[in-house]
Amino acid sequence: MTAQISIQGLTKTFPGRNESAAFTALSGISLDIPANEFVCLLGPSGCGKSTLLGLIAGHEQPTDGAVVVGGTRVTGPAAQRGMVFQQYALFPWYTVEDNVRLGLKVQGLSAREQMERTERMLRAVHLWDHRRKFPRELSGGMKQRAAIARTLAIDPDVLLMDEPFGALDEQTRNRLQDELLSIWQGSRRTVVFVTHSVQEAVTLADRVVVMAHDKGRIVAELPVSLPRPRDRMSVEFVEAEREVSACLKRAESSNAPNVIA
Ligand SMILES: Nc1ncnc2c1ncn2[C@@H]1O[C@H](COP(=O)(O)OP(=O)(O)OP(=O)(O)O)[C@@H](O)[C@H]1O
Repeated sequence: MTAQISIQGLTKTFPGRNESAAFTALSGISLDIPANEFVCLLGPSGCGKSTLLGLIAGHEQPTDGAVVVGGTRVTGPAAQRGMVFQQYALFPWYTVEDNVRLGLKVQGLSAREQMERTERMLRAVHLWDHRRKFPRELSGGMKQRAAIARTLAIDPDVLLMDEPFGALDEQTRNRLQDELLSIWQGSRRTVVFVTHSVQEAVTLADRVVVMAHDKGRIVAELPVSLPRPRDRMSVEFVEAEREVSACLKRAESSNAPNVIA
């Protein structure tokens, strides 16, 4: 199968104040992600997960190599690639409903389509009854659900999520993971999801890609074949967590060997 996202020998060097201060966050990274796959990027802090996501989004330009999405080289942001950040990025002066509808308006949808799609997405994330509230009146979990609804409403082919549940308490986080999965199972998109949490990766992913500090080197690609919904307490789940944790530990040590599963 041809990959929907093809990351080809990707290198990203951030310029410093002078040449010796330049910093290479990613060097020669390659990864193929087929359509409809749910991939989690896992790795120690600072290994380059957000940098890789920003390059797929087109927010950053590679120093070398390329990101190809749907056969086209990424040269900048596009509605086809929707991003959800850890911080909710909602417009504070708009209601929940208007935050979702704004993106659809920008896309040129008719008023009727804007209303229908906004309602469908807000119902999917259980915020329809809160649609007239402003972001300051919402809990952290509700704000993140609104941000997800806003991105999903645009109907992107690729959903890029940078630790979207990182700031939430465990219970809210588990609930939102389940909600995200049920939306994803209803209308599959390709998802690239950055997380620090082994449990989150095993809950969500078809495949966990483990990156190391060493210029974002990919040390493991671990398929998670547990059936969904996944029981976080089951023996099989705990076994998968153990396997992913062991890889992450290897990634945290600088001389990690390549263990591509
Ligand atoms: N704009 C920038 N200029 C210079 N260096 C940067 C820039 N953005 C990121 N970096 C550096 O690149 C490296 C990778 O950062 P990145 O944010 O991608 O890591 P991460 O794996 O997402 O980390 P975390 O898990 O802590 O969010 C870090 O050392 C960071 O300091």
